[in-house]
Amino acid sequence: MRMAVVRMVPISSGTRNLRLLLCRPNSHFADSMLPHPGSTPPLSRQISMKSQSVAARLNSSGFLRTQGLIAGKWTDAYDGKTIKVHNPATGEVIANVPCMGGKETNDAISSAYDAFKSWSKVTAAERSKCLRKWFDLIVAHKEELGQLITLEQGKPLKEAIGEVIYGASFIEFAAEEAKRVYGDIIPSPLPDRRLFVLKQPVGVVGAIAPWNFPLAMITRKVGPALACGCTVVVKPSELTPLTALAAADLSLQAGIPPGAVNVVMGNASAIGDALLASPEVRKITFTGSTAVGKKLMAGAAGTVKKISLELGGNAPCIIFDDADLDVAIKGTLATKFRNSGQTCVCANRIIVQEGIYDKFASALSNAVQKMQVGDGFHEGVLQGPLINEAAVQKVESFLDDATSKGAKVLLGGKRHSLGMNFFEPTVIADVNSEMLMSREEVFGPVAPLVRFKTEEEAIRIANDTNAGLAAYLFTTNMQRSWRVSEALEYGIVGVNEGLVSTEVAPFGGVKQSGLGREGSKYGMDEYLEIKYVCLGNMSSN
Ligand SMILES: NC(=O)c1ccc[n+]([C@@H]2O[C@H](COP(=O)([O-])OP(=O)(O)OC[C@H]3O[C@@H](n4cnc5c(N)ncnc54)[C@H](O)[C@@H]3O)[C@@H](O)[C@H]2O)c1
Ligand SMILES: O=CCCC(=O)O
Repeated sequence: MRMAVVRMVPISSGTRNLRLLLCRPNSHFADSMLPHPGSTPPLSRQISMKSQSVAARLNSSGFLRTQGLIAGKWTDAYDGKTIKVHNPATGEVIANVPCMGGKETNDAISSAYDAFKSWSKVTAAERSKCLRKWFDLIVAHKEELGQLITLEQGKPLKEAIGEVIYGASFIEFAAEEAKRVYGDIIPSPLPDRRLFVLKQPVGVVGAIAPWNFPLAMITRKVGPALACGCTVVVKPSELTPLTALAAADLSLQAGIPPGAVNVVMGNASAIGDALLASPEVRKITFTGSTAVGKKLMAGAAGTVKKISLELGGNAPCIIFDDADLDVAIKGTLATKFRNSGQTCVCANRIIVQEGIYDKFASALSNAVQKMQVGDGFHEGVLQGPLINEAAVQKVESFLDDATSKGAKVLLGGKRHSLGMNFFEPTVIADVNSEMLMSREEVFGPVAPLVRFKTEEEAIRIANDTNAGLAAYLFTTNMQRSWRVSEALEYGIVGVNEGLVSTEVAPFGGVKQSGLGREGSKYGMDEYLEIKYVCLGNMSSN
């Protein structure tokens, strides 16, 4: 069985074929990525050479941007310091990007603040057109952006291009919603007054993003922020800044004015502190770990900023005895192994009813065994590397903890023979709530199976966590679908479906998985303030 490639949104039929960027080769492009002349190398070297030649092509076509963006100008760190961006599949350095801090961030904030004065006054129709152009450019360059994602994040190329389309969809949706930021007229309780509600952009937004979706987690913030009239200072993850920089370049080409989108990266806490301290930043939108989210929430209190947090999950995936086995296996594979298990909505605990447990465990192991692991540029690969050595060590330690407490590895369970950050897709049985992998996100290709007897027990196990992002259930019983969906303490529930993310639906969690929603019409509200205007001295006739 092949895992579904994540491709949530069809490519717009209106996509225009826009010219390839032809910019000067980049000075910060790492020389080690250039293909070396010589005779035919061994297979492992060929895989590496494939990445190298992709990087070289991206560099010569101007997609490998390696400077920050402040006020529309490509900028180095003021002290010249850089950090390395690695390819997680090969360990090679792809590029050196600026190691920016507080000073660069303050300049980016000032530039966003200046740009806000004009961008917030641009008509919604005009903002919509710019966003639509940005969407078109991203889709037109889905191959290059997908290649960048595979290079710096590791996911298989097809899945990476799927992320580009998914990421672009948030901009397209925001372009459409820009025209529908309606206010209200409230019937007045007094005859000489008229009451109005206006929705206005919140101001400068600090948008901090993780490495697991280098494009989509940024466009999901920047699209609606710009649509509402806000301007942004984006901080991508230092592990994956290249996709963000290329997308920001396309935003300039789309006519989004200089200063409306700024990108800084480097010293995360210095950048975060500058964003939090600035009274000009009126909103922080963050996707990442719960630990960092809590710090930002506390820091935002100093200047009472609006804040949205998309934090970690611990998704239960409940398989009832009455589930359609094929549907349950397909859905579980899709939610568990997307991005090699590195998504916040990946199933973290697969809770299986005792009547179907053995059959499910064996069918899942058979399916997982067929998934090809390797460099994301290699045809047929469905599982790329984990992001870095720390991620591999985390998965190993969770497995050690589980097996020392009685869990049994049915498949995989160790580093992959490919080395680097590759890990074998793993199925592990007899997992219980005492084990680390039940309490925290594994964030890797490990499917832990937990056994249960009754519906009440399944709900209790599923809700026994501080997280509340996504949950899944597989059943053919309609009443049970509703009953259990209502009982699950989660922001998102997939019933007989493992891939639930789309730009048209609200994405977000409850409990310690966060605050606010992204995507959909609800995601727009995060970037708007409500103003009540009371018009007095009106005629009562
Ligand atoms: N709920 C969601 O929508 C969602 C989506 C994707 C990822 N995630 C979560 O993100 C985590 C994985 O991503 P990660 O490892 O990049 O998370 P992370 O919290 O380590 O980093 C996220 C971002 O925050 C930055 N950061 C770190 N410390 C900071 C500080 N003191 N001030 C300001 N910024 C700081 C990082 O540089 C990065 O850009 C997982 O827990 C995953 O579940 C959640
Ligand atoms: O990792 C979290 C985001 C994944 C998604 O948007 O489906």
